[in-house]
Amino acid sequence: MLDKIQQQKKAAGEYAASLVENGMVVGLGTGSTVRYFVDRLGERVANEGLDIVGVTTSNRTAHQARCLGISLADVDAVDYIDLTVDGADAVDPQLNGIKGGGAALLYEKVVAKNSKRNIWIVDGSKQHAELGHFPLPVEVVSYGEQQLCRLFKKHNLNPILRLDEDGRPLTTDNGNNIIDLHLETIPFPEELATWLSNQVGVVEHGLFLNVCDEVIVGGDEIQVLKREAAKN
Ligand SMILES: O=C[C@H](O)[C@H](O)[C@H](O)COP(=O)(O)O
Repeated sequence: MLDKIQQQKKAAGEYAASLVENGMVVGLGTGSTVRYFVDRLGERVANEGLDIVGVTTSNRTAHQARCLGISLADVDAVDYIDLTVDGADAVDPQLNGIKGGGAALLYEKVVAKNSKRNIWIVDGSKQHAELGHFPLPVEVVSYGEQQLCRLFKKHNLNPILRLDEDGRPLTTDNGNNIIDLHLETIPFPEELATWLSNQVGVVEHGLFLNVCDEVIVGGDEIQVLKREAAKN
């Protein structure tokens, strides 16, 4: 029996899977919500002969998709991605968000930037009036990461190097590490994003601004929030 949050994740994932059409190149995000989406896509491939090519954002998702018989292509082997479905850790009313709770932010951003349409699937707990509530992941090269931590501390960004279950610095699929910034709020996300991108040793950050076109919030009734509507 799934708890309420899992039910919402499943509902959002399955709804998003119903939007995928024959012939599409589909970006497959990462995380516990996307897992439901990919499961349902796998069912559609097996039962309906849905003909799609997936572009994955992590080794975990690639493994799941392969096990389900979903054909995959490298991001560089396709002209573009028709639709990417991904999760999010926090979403604000303008459909900006924080991603990378599962350490997949770099490949997720590459796939999102090469997608015609980006949909995020979330449970209700991910919606916030402002970003910052969820720690902001920053992917960094390991060489000099303590120097970056000191710099972030100096700027009151409350950095904590993310550790794996063995207490060692967590390594991303790309061989980097993650520093989480524990911020109460992010009043100026654009400025923070630009500042972070300008720091030597930062590979990517988890602020996804003006990326998402639609958010699907799972629940007894599915809510679909669209960027155009959010702008007005
Ligand atoms: O790095 C991980 C991704 O950004 C996930 O999409 C995000 O953390 C949401 O994951 P979940 O659906 O498990 O809450």
